[in-house]
Amino acid sequence: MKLYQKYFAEKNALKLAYYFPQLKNNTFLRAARGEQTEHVPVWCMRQAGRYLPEFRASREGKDFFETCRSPEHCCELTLQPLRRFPFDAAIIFSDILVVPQALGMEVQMLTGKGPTFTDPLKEPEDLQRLRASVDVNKELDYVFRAITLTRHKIEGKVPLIGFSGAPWTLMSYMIEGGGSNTHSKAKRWLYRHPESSHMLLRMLTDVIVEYLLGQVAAGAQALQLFESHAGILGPVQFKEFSLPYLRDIARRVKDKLKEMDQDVPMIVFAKDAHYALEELSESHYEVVGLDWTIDPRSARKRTGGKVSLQGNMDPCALYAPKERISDIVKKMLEGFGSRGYIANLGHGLYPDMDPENVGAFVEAVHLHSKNMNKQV
Ligand SMILES: Cc1c2[nH]c(c1CCC(=O)O)Cc1[nH]c(c(CCC(=O)O)c1C)Cc1[nH]c(c(CCC(=O)O)c1C)Cc1[nH]c(c(C)c1CCC(=O)O)C2
Repeated sequence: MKLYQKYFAEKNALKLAYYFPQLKNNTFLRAARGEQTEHVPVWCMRQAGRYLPEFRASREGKDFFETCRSPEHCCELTLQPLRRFPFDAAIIFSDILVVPQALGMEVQMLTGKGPTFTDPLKEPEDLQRLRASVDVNKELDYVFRAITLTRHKIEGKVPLIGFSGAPWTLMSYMIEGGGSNTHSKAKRWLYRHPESSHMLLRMLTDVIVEYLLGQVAAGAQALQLFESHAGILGPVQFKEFSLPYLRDIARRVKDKLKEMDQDVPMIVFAKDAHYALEELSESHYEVVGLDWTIDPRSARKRTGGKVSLQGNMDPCALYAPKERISDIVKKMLEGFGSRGYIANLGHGLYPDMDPENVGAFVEAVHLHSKNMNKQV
């Protein structure tokens, strides 16, 4: 057991605080808790990614999941965007599909095709192929080591976010075997095999809870759940197959962290689940992440101050000239207000985006939010 994990297990909050370098910029954590900050904190989904030439150079010729298994590489890729831009948070370089791998499935990242499962789940009997009990500390130890290393190397500059895919999104990958427009194979399970679907979602939930707690024990200072395939579900199926598991994860992680005297904000990002905004704001998450299809003012109204909000500029707005990006950011900030708000994109950065425009986005968030704060 590593020193930090020992202190964590002993619930020794005082020693825990001294183990890692002291945090210098806590605007992201304060905004997550709904506090007023001097500027609105900002980070980008997929900020460690192919739009950066140094990322492409580091990844060149290396297998994607091999890279995920190397703590040194993950640490380097996580830190790269921070060397260029004054982001207020870092997200650990990894992938949501490490969880299906921990359950015993084989996944490869194929160039031009994306994630590809060798042998996807086809029928409920295939659930027997999955590990009935997963030793998360063994199977996902490489992620924990990457987090601990990065938390040291980041030198307290900004907080480090850990993450997991949410159960439905992982289930859909495990059945589709890769990307899909219709998700019809996975949705077929929901209509045809609801009990087996719930069984799989419960298995995933149990592993995700352990995985997130392990990430905090390794040094993660916030956690984000990615329900990237929420939009393919309608409100009825979301309520049955996604929301209860999202709630269960937050409640179980929080109960455990409370025992440890740990306060780690949790973010839920359910892409295209505009129909469930009210429910998501009552799901035990401090922050609800939004895609760009939701109007900031209406999101504030519908969540009624119960949560902080994160998002939601259309990533494609980064193709606009810099002055236009600045105007778009200003309007977005006016819509959300500067309190209890974390600026981000409504989804991840694309590989062909210009790093300079990412820099313009970050700068505009800081500049306009500081000006807004001066006026009140
Ligand atoms: C659905 C999903 C995946 N992975 C993830 C999601 C949820 C977020 C979302 O909705 O996009 C989450 C993820 N994937 C990655 C991160 C790292 C942190 C960060 O955001 O910077 C995070 C948080 C790295 C990655 N994960 C991946 C890349 C690009 C491939 C590479 O680096 O070689 C990165 C930087 C690969 C990946 N991994 C996945 C896909 C669909 C792809 C794209 C495949 C392609 O475009 O070729 C599965």
